[in-house]
Amino acid sequence: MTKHDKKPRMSLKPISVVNSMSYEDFISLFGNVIEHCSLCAAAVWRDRPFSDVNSLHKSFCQFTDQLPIGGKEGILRLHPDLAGRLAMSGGLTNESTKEQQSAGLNTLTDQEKKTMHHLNQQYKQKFGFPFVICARENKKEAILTGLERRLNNSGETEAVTGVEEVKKICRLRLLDIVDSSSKL
Ligand SMILES: NC(=O)N[C@H]1NC(=O)NC1=O
Repeated sequence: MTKHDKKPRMSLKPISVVNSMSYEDFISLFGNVIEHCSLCAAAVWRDRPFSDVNSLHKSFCQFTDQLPIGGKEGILRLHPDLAGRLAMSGGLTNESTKEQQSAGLNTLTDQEKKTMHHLNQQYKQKFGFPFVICARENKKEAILTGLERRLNNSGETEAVTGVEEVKKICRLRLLDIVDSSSKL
């Protein structure tokens, strides 16, 4: 392996730099902190200046929380299945790839793959959106039991629960971009 094979880690941005960004740059940097939903970053830009990464995260949360139930479901529909077809074919975003690997979803046994696929299908059939959970905060066993348990909930509970997980994913993605020690 040459030194060029390793992607250099992006340096963490101080909040002052984030606050001075044009909306184009802001969207390009934060456009995927909520998976495939650059609209969220485009909306949150108007809340500048942010006092720190927590206040930036709060703006993303406020945006998602005020969405009607159909909007919340829409956000969930932008998420890939866990250990689904996209993961198998290498078609996930870089962020999702890392997250799914951290939960051990790339090392499922054949039986676990079958169970995951079956439960994901049942979940989507019942609710009309995919099961979403913050993979970096869970291991594969907890994900499988969570999926089975959450299948018993109502659609409205799941839309809200799913968005709470999206907010956790968003926080960890923001912490990969913004220096959490920097304050305004
Ligand atoms: N379906 C689902 O939960 N997907 C996600 N979870 C996560 O942590 N990253 C994802 O892409």
